[in-house]
Amino acid sequence: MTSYLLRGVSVLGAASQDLALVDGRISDKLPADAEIIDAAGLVALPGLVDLHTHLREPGREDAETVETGSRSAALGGYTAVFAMANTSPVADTAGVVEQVWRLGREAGLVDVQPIGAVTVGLAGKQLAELGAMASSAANVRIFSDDGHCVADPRLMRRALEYVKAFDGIIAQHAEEPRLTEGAQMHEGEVSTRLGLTGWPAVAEEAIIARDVLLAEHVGSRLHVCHVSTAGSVEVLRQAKARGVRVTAEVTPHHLLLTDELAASYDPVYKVNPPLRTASDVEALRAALVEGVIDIVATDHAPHATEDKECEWAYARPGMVGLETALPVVLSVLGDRWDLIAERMSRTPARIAGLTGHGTDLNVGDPANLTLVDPSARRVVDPSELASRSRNTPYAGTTLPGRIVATFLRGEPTVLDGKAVK
Ligand SMILES: NC(=O)N[C@@H](CC(=O)O)C(=O)O
Ligand SMILES: [Zn+2]
Repeated sequence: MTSYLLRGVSVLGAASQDLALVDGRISDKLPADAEIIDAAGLVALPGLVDLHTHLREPGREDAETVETGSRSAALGGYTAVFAMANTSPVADTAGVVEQVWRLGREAGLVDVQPIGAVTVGLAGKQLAELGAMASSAANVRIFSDDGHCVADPRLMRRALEYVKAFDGIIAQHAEEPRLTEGAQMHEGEVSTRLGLTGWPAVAEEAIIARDVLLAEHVGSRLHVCHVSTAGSVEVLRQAKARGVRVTAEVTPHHLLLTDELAASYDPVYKVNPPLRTASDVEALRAALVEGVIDIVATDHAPHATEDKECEWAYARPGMVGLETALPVVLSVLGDRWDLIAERMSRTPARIAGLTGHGTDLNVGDPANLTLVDPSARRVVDPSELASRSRNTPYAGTTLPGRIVATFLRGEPTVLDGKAVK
């Protein structure tokens, strides 16, 4: 196994140093035959960890596969991603989660950890085989019907109770379906002006409020997917103050984009939950800095061209995000490297119980890390994405930061900004 010497690298923004990667770990020995990488001006971060990725395999390999999604993740600086269960067939059995896990190992670009469905077929009627998925080779600890809300409170309670036995987590896509029927975008001034049916903020906030009470009652762990409104932040703030075991994520796009973009009727801006108002964006940013929102998760949602390049009403919701997440977060938080490492690597790894990722990059830690050039700027070109899908809302946008290299257990998955395999 090749050893690497990262010469002159800045670990999390600290003064430059040499960092040796030997036998898959960070080492204080400098082997004579190490391959030297000039890392002057580059910042090393622990490899990013994404708790919300849609890889589309099995079922929609035309939009993404475990391999193409893994490559997209590595190019974005990720070393671990959690694959959502809304595949076809749904990842609601040990068989399917093991298949996804095995495909991830075969691709070997990031650690792919399957998320299991909460209910059979995501139908919200009957609990899936949570225990079988937990005790499978995929070792599932996070369960989600993402794309759908577990709307039935009794079922949500049972799911929280069930996973408590093995300290599992229910990750909720918080959307009261009766309040979002026919919804096309955020409900507010812009939707009124455009004449599109609105998705009101309260549809998210009501479910989060209910679920934190259920999680508190059961004493179990709740994770809230893609928080998008200022009101949700307040519900989470109160729950956390009471000691409820709840964590929450925000996507890069909800930290940057607003519902005004829907005025273009370009379906690339259609996403669930929808882009909200500027004051929501402001509240989400503040909550992320403060820690009321624990992490950034991409909600990377690749879609085939025919599902996106059509009329707004017929387009599928979702945006690709793995390759632009860190640049977007850099544009929002600036070079607060420790905060970025906390929100995009350490805390997601801690929430998921994922060892070896999200470390402080100390001697002896597994060499899961990414090198970023903070001074570079890049114009996003959809045709250059490694994802099999092109639905990025940042086409033509200049974003700061370039991911130069990513290492998974000491092996490069990305070098010179290019995927190694
Ligand atoms: N976010 C989206 O707009 N779409 C996701 C589902 C989801 O995360 O809700 C998808 O699977 O396409
Ligand atoms: Zn969702």
